[in-house]
Amino acid sequence: MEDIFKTEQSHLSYVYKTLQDTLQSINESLDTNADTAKSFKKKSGQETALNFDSYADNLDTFAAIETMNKQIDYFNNKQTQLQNIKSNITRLLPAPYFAKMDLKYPDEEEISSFYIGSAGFSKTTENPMILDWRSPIADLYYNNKMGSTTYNANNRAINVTVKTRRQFLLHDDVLQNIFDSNLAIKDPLLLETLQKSKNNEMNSITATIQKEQNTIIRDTTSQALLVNGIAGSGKTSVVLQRIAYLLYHYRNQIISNNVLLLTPNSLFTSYINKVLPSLGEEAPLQMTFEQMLEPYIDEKIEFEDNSSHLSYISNNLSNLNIPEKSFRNIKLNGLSIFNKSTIKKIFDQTSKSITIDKRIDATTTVMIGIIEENIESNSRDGKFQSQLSELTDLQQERIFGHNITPNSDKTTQLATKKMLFYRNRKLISLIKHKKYLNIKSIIQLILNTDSLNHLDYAYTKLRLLNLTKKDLKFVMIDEIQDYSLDQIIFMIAAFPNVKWTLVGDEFQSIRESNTPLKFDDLKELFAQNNIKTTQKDLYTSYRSSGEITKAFVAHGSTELINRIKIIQTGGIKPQFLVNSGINELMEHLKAQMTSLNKDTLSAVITSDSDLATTIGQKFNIPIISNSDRLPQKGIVVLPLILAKGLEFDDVIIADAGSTYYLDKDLGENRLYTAFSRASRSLVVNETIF
Ligand SMILES: Nc1ncnc2c1ncn2[C@@H]1O[C@H](COP(=O)(O)OP(=O)(O)OP(=O)(O)O)[C@@H](O)[C@H]1O
Repeated sequence: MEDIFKTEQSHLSYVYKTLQDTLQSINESLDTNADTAKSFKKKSGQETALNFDSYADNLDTFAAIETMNKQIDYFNNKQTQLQNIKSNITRLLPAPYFAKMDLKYPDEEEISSFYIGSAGFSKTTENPMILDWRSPIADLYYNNKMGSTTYNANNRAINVTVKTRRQFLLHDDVLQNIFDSNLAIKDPLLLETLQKSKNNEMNSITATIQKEQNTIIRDTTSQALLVNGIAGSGKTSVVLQRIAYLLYHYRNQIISNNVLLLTPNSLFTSYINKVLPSLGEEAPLQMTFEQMLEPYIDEKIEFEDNSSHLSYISNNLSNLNIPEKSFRNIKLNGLSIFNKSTIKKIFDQTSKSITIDKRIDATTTVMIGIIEENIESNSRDGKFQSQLSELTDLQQERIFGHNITPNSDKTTQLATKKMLFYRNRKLISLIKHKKYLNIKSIIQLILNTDSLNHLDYAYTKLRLLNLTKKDLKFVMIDEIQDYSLDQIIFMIAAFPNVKWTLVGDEFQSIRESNTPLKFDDLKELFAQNNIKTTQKDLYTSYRSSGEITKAFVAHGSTELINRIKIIQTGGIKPQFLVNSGINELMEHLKAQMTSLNKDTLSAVITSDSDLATTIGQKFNIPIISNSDRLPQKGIVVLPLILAKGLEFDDVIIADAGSTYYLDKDLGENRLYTAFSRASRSLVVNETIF
């Protein structure tokens, strides 16, 4: 083993030195390339005199500009490539790799060794020095297999024998420890990682992804992947690693903007914000469901907080006969251009055999056609042509971008047409945006009620105006249990081309809702929409110590107790205290907080924000709200609804005896969720108010 350590240390020193040297030469190349590009631009700017005197001069000038642009593109591309390598090396230097696989291929005599890191690095193309964790070979490492096995590369199964699976604990160029899988039963690297203090931002789990998590991360076949995992089983981590994996795997097909990640609130978004950049990937589109809904909502309309009826609306939309009163008059400068009855007539003439959104599209096309015909005929009319000659310089500039001098009938007519299009631009835009539809009235008609729910409105608008997001390819939803079936119906309609990753935990359903989401109903809904769901369950508790895991699982189900696997066995037993009122609670809290480690981040979790404010003000500790970021260390106080999804070494539950936690339907879920925020220590105050 000593020899192995020495050999590995010298390999690490060599790799580290190579990374450092390459970084230095890349920095030099970046400077040189930037200087060369700068002087090239200056020189060619002077040499490429713009000469448009004749047709031949035009061609010469365009050719010169083209060559110049190509050369500038070349410099830019080179700069980007160098920057990418630089950023990979910068990420690798603190820990160049975390694992090694010795593989024996059937047709090769020698054993091939591959080192796996958080990014790829090669000095030469044929011989990678470090393999990216997302590369096909790395799959073998995560699958934790020894001996004869296969991995997939370019849709081909490749046979190999895994001779060694080695993990490294290292820092910069210093090798601290080596673990060989054929020797160790547990995953020591995982234990080391989990025992580190939690902080205010989530970290990536690249080096210690577990087999069942790896399957989820690398899934490229499921249409909808539903992950049902206990608290702290790595659902959020897996989603983020999966995004990085998909961006790598489909790097020639998708970019980060083709991926949408829905998060529960802004505090949570800031908590996970560092993970993807630390994996060298741009963050995807990230927002809450309500933020996603904003473009579909009209600010001027007042909504009520009643329940939504998407299935009912959906069933009624297909053969909806829009009545005259659900159209709006279209006016320009107070003048009615299309009144409701005209629009209704146009709509009625569209084919009843096509879908409602297509009928509305057809109505729009006819209306725009009428305006265009009108403009065409007016553009030949002397009255309008003479208006053209009366345009001031400023007006001409606005309409045409420059002053005009039409010198033939044709050019006068074309310019008049352009002027008329300009004058009608608002009208055309109103029609193109289908402002002639009174969506509110349509919903009220379908539901036969005056009160309006914002999701009903957004959905009807989405369907009638066909506002789907076709460029989205992957949608990831964290905390899926907090969504209603109607919200999912909305998203299925809004994102027709996506693959879904839905992660959640039914036991963490803590919001008051008439329609709590059951995963079976969710699967059923996807099936009704011809989307096949694959379910994966995660039963391993990574975040919390054994003692804390047992405490929170007790509020889950008895079936769960038998299924879970605990990684950090043992730990400090949770403390339960009964306080006989707010004064005693405050006294106890004071003592409990004094004993907390001030160098890490700890939390006091309350049932609501009023109690959080009282505690925060009394002890002068930060009261966390939705738009805040967590501080790096110290004690914070926040309501459970915001603490959801977050984690802390030490947690104090302020009022586990309150009605919030005693709720008949949701109480147990709330205790499960609150307890599972803690990784190291948990104090539960069962205050009686
Ligand atoms: N394979 C792993 N290696 C190292 N750490 C891990 C691994 N899996 C999970 N963890 C850690 O466990 C903790 C919980 O992970 P995460 O927050 O992703 O779980 P979760 O299932 O989303 O939790 P919850 O449902 O309670 O919000 C995090 O600190 C994460 O870094």
